[in-house]
Amino acid sequence: MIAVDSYELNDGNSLPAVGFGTVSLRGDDGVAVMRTALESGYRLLDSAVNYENEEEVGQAVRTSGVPREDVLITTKIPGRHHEYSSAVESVEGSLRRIGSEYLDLCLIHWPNPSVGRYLEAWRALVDLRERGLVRSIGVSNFTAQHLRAVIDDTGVTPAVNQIELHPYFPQAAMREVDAGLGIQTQSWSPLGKNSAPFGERPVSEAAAAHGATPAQVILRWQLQLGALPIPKSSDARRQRENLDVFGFELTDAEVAAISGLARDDGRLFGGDPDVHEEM
Ligand SMILES: NC(=O)C1=CN([C@@H]2O[C@H](COP(=O)(O)OP(=O)(O)OC[C@H]3O[C@@H](n4cnc5c(N)ncnc54)[C@H](OP(=O)(O)O)[C@@H]3O)[C@@H](O)[C@H]2O)C=CC1
Ligand SMILES: O=C(O)C(=O)[C@@H](O)[C@H](O)C(=O)CO
Repeated sequence: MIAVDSYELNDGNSLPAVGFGTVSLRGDDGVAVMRTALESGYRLLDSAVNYENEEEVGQAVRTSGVPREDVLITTKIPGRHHEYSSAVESVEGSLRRIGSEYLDLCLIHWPNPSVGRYLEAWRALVDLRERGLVRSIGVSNFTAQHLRAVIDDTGVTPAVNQIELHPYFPQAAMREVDAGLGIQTQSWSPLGKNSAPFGERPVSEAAAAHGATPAQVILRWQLQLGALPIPKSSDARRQRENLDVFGFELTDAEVAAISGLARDDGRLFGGDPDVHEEM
């Protein structure tokens, strides 16, 4: 089994360097895929209320043979539950569906500025952490302005900001904002989902130089940027490949060349958190 590095958060808890994305993994097949991920060595499963697979996450952990306390489970509060009591109920519902007494990490999924109630969801998360129902609290798809608003309102800094981050969209400015505030950046769609830049020259050249696959190079690049990726794969071999990224190091020039693949229109589906809404 592959041993995965871990990173300390601003609340003293830790996150594995590479987690496992679970979007679209549902039903018995979804449970089986998550279980192979746990057998391969993943110790972080990234779910969300909107993925409609929290039962499957709980079942995968319970049937994996890995003790619950050795696995971290992330879920996310959707936009329709930002009102304070609705956010509390959302987390309580997640706990029931997962079948756990606590969440390791809970994020506000999107800021949904048109709803204008993400501050209430954040206050709820602060209180849920006090009650011991959530160990670490964070946000997803937050910009500098959203981060400042929640910190100014509560004095509590999110532990994590999970944002879109891949070679076509390396998020240099947001990484700097997160780092400046002591927030750990986590990368969603770290491989670029269905538009993986595996054939791009900086990626293929680094892969050849290090005897690695293009996916491993991209995930290693993420780590060297200080961002923690959560790749998803339904295939056991690719799951192991994506976890096996601790045996080589990219040069500064290789990191810079991959970052140079950034495009102005690099977002996967136009998910600009200032305007994109997900309920
Ligand atoms: N907070 C947010 O708003 C968001 C969070 N997320 C989270 O991020 C996770 C990861 O993002 P996701 O969108 O799934 O995309 P990824 O960037 O993880 O890419 C997944 C795709 O890449 C393929 N793939 C995986 N590994 C390899 C490999 N080694 N070689 C070749 N192809 C590979 C997979 O195919 P196959 O399965 O066949 O291997 C799948 O088609 C999600 O599952 C979810 O948990 C995602 C979007 C938004
Ligand atoms: O997967 C997630 O966490 C999402 O937020 C997705 O809904 C993502 O935004 C997407 O795939 C939209 O097409």
